[in-house]
Amino acid sequence: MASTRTPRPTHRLPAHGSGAPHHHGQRTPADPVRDLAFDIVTGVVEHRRMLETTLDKLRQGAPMEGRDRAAAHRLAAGALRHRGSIEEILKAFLHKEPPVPVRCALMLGVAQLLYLDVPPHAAVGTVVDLMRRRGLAPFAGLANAVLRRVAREGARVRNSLDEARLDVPAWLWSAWGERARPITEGFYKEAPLDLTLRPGAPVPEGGTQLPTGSVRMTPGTRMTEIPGFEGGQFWAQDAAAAMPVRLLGDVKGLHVADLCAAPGGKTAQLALAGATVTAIEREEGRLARLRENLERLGLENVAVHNADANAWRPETPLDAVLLDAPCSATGTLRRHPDVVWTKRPADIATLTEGQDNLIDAARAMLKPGGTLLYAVCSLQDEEGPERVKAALARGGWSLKPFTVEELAALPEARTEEGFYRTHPGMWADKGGMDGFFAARLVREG
Ligand SMILES: C[S@@+](CC[C@H](N)C(=O)[O-])C[C@H]1O[C@@H](n2cnc3c(N)ncnc32)[C@H](O)[C@@H]1O
Repeated sequence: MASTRTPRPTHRLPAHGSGAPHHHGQRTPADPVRDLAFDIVTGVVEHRRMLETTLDKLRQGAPMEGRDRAAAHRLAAGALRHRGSIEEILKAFLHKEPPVPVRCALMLGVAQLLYLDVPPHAAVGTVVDLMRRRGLAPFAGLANAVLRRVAREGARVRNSLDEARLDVPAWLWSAWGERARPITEGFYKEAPLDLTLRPGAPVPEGGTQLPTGSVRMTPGTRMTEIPGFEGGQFWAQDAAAAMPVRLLGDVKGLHVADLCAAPGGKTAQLALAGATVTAIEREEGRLARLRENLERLGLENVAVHNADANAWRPETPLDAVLLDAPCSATGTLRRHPDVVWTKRPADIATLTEGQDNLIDAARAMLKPGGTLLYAVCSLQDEEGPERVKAALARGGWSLKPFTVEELAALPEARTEEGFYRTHPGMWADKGGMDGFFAARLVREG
């Protein structure tokens, strides 16, 4: 089965460790990039710990150069995107299953050899050194032998695999149905940086305007380095994520609550479209980011509340509510390749219960005839269409389908029912997009 190769790296991995002098008692050169990549991968594989959690921990500890962090992220992401195939390739060269940390180190080796263009001597040597540093010295000889064989024969094994089928867990593959293969092809690609510009702001140099209005920068672009960042000319928001607020239509002068607001991309869109916005966010840490973003964008007129949206109620009933509900986030798998391995089917059941509760809370905030825009960055039907159908079945809502005209810039995202549904396989020729779902409900009675 033909597969999409990982594109050429944007941040090249150093071929060796940092070259720092050997400290007393330290037998191998320091290599913070591989150490961090190893922590990320073992976190995901051994503990189902999210990639961001490992990075957050690091932020609290020793500072690390941005470039090293980006390289570590790229290496770990390469291993996680191709995890199923890499494990299958390793099976061909291992007689018995090694301990999990050894398997993780070997995964980094195979990722470098077969997916990230690292020269064989560096790929093998850096992993052997890593193992010595990380208490896995007894397995260093095995790693050396296995990875040398992978360097010689791994491509042949790789070519015999249906990689897409292996690189997402079976429960997700079957849940995605006929979209599974295109989604996985999208998963292999590094996501670009998409910007939403404030009205009238110029398109930054190097940016491409997309049919929906978002501006796309090449993968690896750092937003903070683009001129205009400090002046609040734009913010990061995937093209697919920028659509739901636009699908609320003209919100000028309307009272709108954004119930799950941080980091604030959608709050900013609402405020700049002229709505009177109340932003609700439960997590204090995330609230701080929301405030920071609103300040950078000069949107001081947004009312921000640290509250649980299940309990918060407006003083007077609202014209519209935006509910960008907490979800499995499987639609963001290009940016968060750990998500397919850290989520389990049982998580979906817990999340859908929360989504139903928030939809009911939103109804209590709206005036009769008021609009709920429900959105999730999930690819799972249970969190999207099924939540909307369940709300309609509970009563008190009618569906207001998105029209062909409203989705003229992205017609492929309109479903038969008038829902908005994107996935990472869409716009393959333009660099893909996140998976998103949105629907519009109107409060009856
Ligand atoms: C999907 S993110 C929202 C992204 C945001 N709308 C944007 O476009 O930038 C969900 C947010 O909802 C917050 N959240 C989750 N449950 C909540 C609740 N019951 N009340 C308020 N905020 C909640 C989470 O802390 C998280 O920041």
